[in-house]
Amino acid sequence: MEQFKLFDDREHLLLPEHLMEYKHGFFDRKESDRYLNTFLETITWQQTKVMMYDKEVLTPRLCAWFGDRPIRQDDKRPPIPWTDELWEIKTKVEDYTGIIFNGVLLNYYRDGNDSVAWHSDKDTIVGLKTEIASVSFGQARNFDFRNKENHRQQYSLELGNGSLLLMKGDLQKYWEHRIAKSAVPMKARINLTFRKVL
Ligand SMILES: O=C(O)CCC(=O)C(=O)O
Ligand SMILES: [Fe+2]
Repeated sequence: MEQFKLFDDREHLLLPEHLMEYKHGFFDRKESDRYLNTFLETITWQQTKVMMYDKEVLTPRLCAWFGDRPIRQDDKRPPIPWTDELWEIKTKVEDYTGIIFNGVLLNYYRDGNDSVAWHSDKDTIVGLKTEIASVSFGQARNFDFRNKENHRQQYSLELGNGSLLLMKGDLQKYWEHRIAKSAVPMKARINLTFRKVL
């Protein structure tokens, strides 16, 4: 995959290729728009509740999980089988990365108020480095990541329509990521993270 530059106020650096690989336009504009519209129209979106300072709040985005098994071992809901489009995308991502995935989490950010807070994605297979392939359709949004030990070490990468980001190595161990809310009006974006779950 190609290298590219990341910027912040003071410095720039090359994307650490052992942690992330970014492919702009992995899907072309037409395919990307078609996938976005299909998912907007056909997916049964869920808004989950999370505990925040002892209060139940709704997550500021909509989600859906598809795959061969539940997203977590304690999740009693049966997984939703792959749709044709999701299978098509999964196959293309697997062919390109050489990695096999067994589930995908979809996140739907309706506008600039939708977001995901700082977090890292858990190791799902003990002993293996977490490899997650992230595909984005629709509105370009900034993907911020920061070092867990030094929050000032923070970078941002714009994930464009039809892009592919492969997160790998120790990224989840040492870095957190988020999609921040935006004061600038934003249109719909759907992100797919292909994962390997037990
Ligand atoms: O929307 C994105 O690009 C990131 C989503 C994410 O971090 C997650 O689903 O764990
Ligand atoms: Fe994540």
